[in-house]
Order: sequence, then C-alpha cells, then structure tokens
Amino acid sequence: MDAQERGDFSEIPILDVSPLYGDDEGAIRETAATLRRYLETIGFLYVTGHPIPRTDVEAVREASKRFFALPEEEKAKLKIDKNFRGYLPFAGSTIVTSSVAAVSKPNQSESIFFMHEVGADDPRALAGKPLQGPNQWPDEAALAGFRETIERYVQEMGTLARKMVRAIALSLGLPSDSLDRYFEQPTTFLRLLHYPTQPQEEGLFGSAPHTDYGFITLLAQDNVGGLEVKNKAGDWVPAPPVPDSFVMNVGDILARWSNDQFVSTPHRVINRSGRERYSQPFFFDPSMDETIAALSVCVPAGTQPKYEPVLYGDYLMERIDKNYHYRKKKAAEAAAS
Ligand SMILES: O=C(O)CCC(=O)C(=O)O
Ligand SMILES: [Fe+2]
Repeated sequence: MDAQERGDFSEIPILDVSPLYGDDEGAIRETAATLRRYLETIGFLYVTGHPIPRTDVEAVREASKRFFALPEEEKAKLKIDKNFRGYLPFAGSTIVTSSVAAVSKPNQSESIFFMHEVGADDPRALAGKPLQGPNQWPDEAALAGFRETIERYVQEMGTLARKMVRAIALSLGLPSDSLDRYFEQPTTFLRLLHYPTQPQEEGLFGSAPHTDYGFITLLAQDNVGGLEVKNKAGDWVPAPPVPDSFVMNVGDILARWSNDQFVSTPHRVINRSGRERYSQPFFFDPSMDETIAALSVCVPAGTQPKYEPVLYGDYLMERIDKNYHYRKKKAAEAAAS
C-alpha cells in the first residue's frame, strides 16, 4: 500500500527494519526513506525484523496477566503515585485533551505504569523532581520474576527505540546520531494494559480517541485486536495483530519537533472481541531537561516554526495533569488550599 497524501490510508503498512541492523548503506537509506513516508502520511506502521525475542514479549504479557489477576486490594497497594508510577484502576483515566471527540465515559481498562527508574540515591539527584522516582513493584512472593521480566523488556525496547531515533534522523537527511543527545536520560513509560470484555455501547471505549504525548510509541498487542487508527476521511482503520511486530506511532512531541512534517494520528481501542485484551505500549521520549525546538530541516526557508520551543519536562507534566483523574483531584486540592 502506498499512501499518496497525508491521512490517505486504508491499512497500516509493515516496515521490515532488519536493514538498520546491517551495513548495507543503500538498504539503510531505503528503509529510512520508507519510514519517513509512513511517518509523514500515516503516523503509524508495524515494525518487523527487529531483534527482540518473541519469548521476551510474551513473558511481559504473561507477567501482566498475572498482575491483573491479583486481588483488587493487592493491586491497590501499588496505586499510581505523584511520579506517575504504579497501578491505575479500571476507569481511572478520561482523556480530556482529546481534540478528536467529546469524551465523557471513562476508559474501559486498568493499567500499570513503569517509568525509567530513579532511585533515592540517584547520582544525578533527580529523585523528588517532577515525575522522577522509583517504580512500584509487586511483591516478589506474589509474582516471582516480575521485576526482572519487566526490566529486561524495558532495556530491549529502549535499544530498539534508539535505533528508531537514528532512523528518524537519517530519514530527515540528518547525521544518524544527531538526535541522540536528546535521549541521554530518556523519559520512558511501559504501560501494561488490560481491557476486560466491554459492553458494546455508544461512546464507550477501551481507550478513547487520543494522540500520544511523546516522541514514539512501540506497542506489542496480543491476538485479540481492537486498536484502530483514524484516517483523513474519518474512517477508523484497524491495526490488527501482526505476529512479531510492534505498532510504532508518532507522538505529539515528535510532530511538534518536526514542525508537523510528521503526523501524530488519533487512535482508539474498542474491544469488540468478547475476550479480554492485553497490550503493552512502550513510550520513548526525550530527557525531561531537553528543550524541543523545531528541527531546522523541517522549517521551510523563509518561514517561521509553527511552535515555540518547550522544555520536555514541562510539556509532559501539563499533558499528564490534564488527563488523569487522580492528578486533577490533587491539582484542585492544591488550588483550593
Ligand atoms: O492498547 C492499545 O492497543 C493502544 C493503547 C494506547 O493507545 C495508549 O496507551 O496510548
Ligand atoms: Fe495511544
């Protein structure tokens, strides 16, 4: 499938990224050029040919199933904290910054977030700064090997994401390492999501229409399906399971950084399957102390960038505070006191 212009697509294309792991310069450039076209016109693709073992992806899915099967009071012990790490119970988030739809009903999902780890003894003294802190882990006795499984996966996904950062730089005609410095202390989120079977009801979503905040998302999903991506005509194009792939999409900060050359495309989840669904998006974002200003290669000569530069940490805090009930409550309390 070849999308001709922005938003004009009827399926999500597959990109084999294995050339990025070889030394055939021509094949690398060709892969980067195809990536660019997909990021400009669709904002979504499947990444295949990556080196992450299927067993490691499945181990995370199994760990996720075991976690969500714990009694509610066990999960509640890990309730999401001010640093955005931990368990978000069923119906804990409503996306209000969505420009895509007037959203009112809470998402039909429960999830747990793991971010980049920041210990109390962090040598950079980050602990206690906004969104910096330790992860919350389930009891080793309750879920043996859980932490190890998650940390291995986060490590592997970070490596894949850095490969994609280089491919994106190349795709824009920049030296491949030119964006690396923005990701020295990357802001990462692994979100484990559980979508129970849901009633088929107007305006009820597993995940309501939204765009992702960050740089790129790399998502592994089970074989249930339900992810959909909006095209220019307003149709919701399915992104069904593709074996051994990650769904990759452009987040809002990459769109902004690229002066809207790349597109952050609305997507949603409706679990129509009658089965439970599990997915595991990995969000890979710049360091919080990096300033994101339009890449000059993306700003046509004689024009001004469309957006002001922004400190990534500030931008992220604002987006998160708007979207999560538990934070809105805290913000309202702070304002009232
Ligand atoms: O579960 C999915 O397939 C998508 C999840 C998603 O879009 C998100 O968490 O941002
Ligand atoms: Fe998303």
